[in-house]
Amino acid sequence: MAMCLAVISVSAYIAFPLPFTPAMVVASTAAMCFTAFILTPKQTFMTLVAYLILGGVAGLPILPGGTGGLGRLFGPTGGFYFAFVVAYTMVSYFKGNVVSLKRYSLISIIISLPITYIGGLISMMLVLNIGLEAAIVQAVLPFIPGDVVKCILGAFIGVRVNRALGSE
Ligand SMILES: O=C(O)CCCC[C@@H]1SC[C@@H]2NC(=O)N[C@@H]21
Repeated sequence: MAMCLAVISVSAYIAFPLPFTPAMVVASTAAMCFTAFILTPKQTFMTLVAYLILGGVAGLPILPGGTGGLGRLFGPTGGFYFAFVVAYTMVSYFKGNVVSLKRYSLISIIISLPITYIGGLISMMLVLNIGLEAAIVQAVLPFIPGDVVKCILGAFIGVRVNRALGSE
């Protein structure tokens, strides 16, 4: 768990802003993805809650772009953070016992992306006071291709680690 938390925190420094949205493109979702495949659902939940407490409440600079603080959790992109906890705990729950790149990739794309986007949509609509269409443009559409790639990357690492640990 500590190792996954460390990787998620370090990967948060691989992030860059886009001019038309407050949400950054982040690498940490790939790290959360393989966390879900390596750990149990309970461990995944605890790792992500610890990440939000350390980055959001304690203000350590481990949220995307080396940021931290409650302002991130309750700002326009805050919904993404809360959604991460639900999304990746569910990915871990539904990963099953078969270690397969195809299965892991599909599970992460089908489960994590919609939940994450719903969280981001809600916070953007509430905090920025914008409509659903504008929120979709800022919270969902620009991220889909990269997020699919990150799901596959997270699945790939999850498969390799699980096979190395002999968990199949
Ligand atoms: O910028 C932030 O403070 C929030 C980080 C969350 C960014 C979301 S996660 C889903 C989508 N994919 C990305 O690469 N960025 C957004």
